[in-house]
Amino acid sequence: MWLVGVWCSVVALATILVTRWIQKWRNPSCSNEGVLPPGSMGFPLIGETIQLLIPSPSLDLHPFIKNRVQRYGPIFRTSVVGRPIVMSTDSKFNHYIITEEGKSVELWYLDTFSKMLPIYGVGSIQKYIRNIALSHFGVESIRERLLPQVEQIVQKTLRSWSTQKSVELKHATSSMLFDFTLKQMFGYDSENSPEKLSDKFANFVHGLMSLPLNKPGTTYHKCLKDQKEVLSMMRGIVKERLASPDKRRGDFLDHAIQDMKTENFLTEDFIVQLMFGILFGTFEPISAVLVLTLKLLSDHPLIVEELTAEHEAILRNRQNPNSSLSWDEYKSMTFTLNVINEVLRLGNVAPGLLRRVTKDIKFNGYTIPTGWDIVLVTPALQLNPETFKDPVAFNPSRWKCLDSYTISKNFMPFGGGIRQCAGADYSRAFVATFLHILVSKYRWTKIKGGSIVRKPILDFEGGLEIEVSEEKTNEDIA
Ligand code: HEM
Repeated sequence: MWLVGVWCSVVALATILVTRWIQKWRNPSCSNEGVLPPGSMGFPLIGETIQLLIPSPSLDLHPFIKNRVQRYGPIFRTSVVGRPIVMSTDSKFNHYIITEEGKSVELWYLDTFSKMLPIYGVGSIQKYIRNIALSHFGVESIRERLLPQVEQIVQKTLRSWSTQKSVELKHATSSMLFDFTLKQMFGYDSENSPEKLSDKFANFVHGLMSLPLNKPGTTYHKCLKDQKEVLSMMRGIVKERLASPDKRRGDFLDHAIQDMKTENFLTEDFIVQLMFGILFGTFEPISAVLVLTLKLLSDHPLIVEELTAEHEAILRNRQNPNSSLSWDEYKSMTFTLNVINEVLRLGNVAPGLLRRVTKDIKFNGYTIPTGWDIVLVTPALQLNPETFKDPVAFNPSRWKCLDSYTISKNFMPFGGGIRQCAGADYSRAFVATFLHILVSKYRWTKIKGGSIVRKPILDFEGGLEIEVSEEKTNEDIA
């Protein structure tokens, strides 16, 4: 009998503890008697992760954010993957947080990302990463070196696509970007490589958003395995270079090896991770932008006409019809750059900027405690109907009327402040060059796919297949 009594007491105690724990979870306390932004913490441990991951078939703001902004206002609290988070769609707050980098906030990435891309979390080394990325992919390099090389790879890629019955764009553009980026970094020669490493890298990227369950047969397990193989190939190249200091090519890898003499943190392993991280930054977002561009263009033939006219005029105005794309020609692509801005605005390839609070933040009567995370929901500003009329419509011409102040306050596809993307100019130049060759030399039609899905990262259900047909000649254009 006494055993039943003890058992009942244990159950009662456990119930009280669990109830208290759930209550504490749902109503987290705030230091210094501050008030947390309104919101809901969802279920213990998983929080509201499942609601955030529910796919939405639209370019519009994900319903998770929309519903909460309606219920709680522009700054609200939630919990995702076990972390207490404040999400903000408030322009003033977002700009304030961007300027607080290194003071009351620091960069934060989801645990899966930080584990797999360790260089992205290291604050003090940020300056170095930024500088080396800018010196190889910044404006000077684009103007002096990269533009004709991008033109060449795009020409080669499109020629090859035109010999195929159909091309799955996400896969094909990712593969082009992988090969090109690694060629820039250390002279990677995809044609003579025994394996199609870009496929392994694509599996790795796909696995990043899967459940982090490292068991044979899971997507995550495959993701880790593929990452290992790509890293191992890169490690082999770094070792080879280190072993032959007399052979120098002046590329990204040589630059990093040279810097090992002055920067203590630059180890062999760090260089491998650095190249891997930059490859990731290039591969995924630019290919997503390219796919979305072609999807939107194939739905808007009049915009293709205007785009084609701009590029054919560039070719007609050329003194030597066979010369390659020049910097001035690139800079003259006003409409193309508006198309790219519009795709970046709608695509929201980076669904938010993530920061961790290192010192309590007070804003509009709310306190965000140390240790909490903040997501600056930049897509909310880019899809705000007060700034961008009919915000989900694809309308590149709207950029003709937007002033630079409105743009700087509401359009942040590449982030802002000291962490602004080091590859922004390169990404724009790559997409513009791709469009230049595509519309002036080829015809293409969508075969199938292209259904948009936000999870909340942009994806295309079933991919997007196109058919690319034969090159237009200079006579066709004249
Ligand atoms: C469409 C293409 C791209 C998009 C939308 C994009 C977006 C972003 C965003 C939003 C950030 C800021 C992250 C934050 O503040 O938390 C960022 C940072 C960064 N991006 Fe990109 N990116 C793109 C392409 C690239 C490319 C091609 C490169 C390399 C060549 C690159 C290299 C970097 C680096 C190094 C940083 C970190 C900068 C720092 O912390 O100082 N990105 N990117």
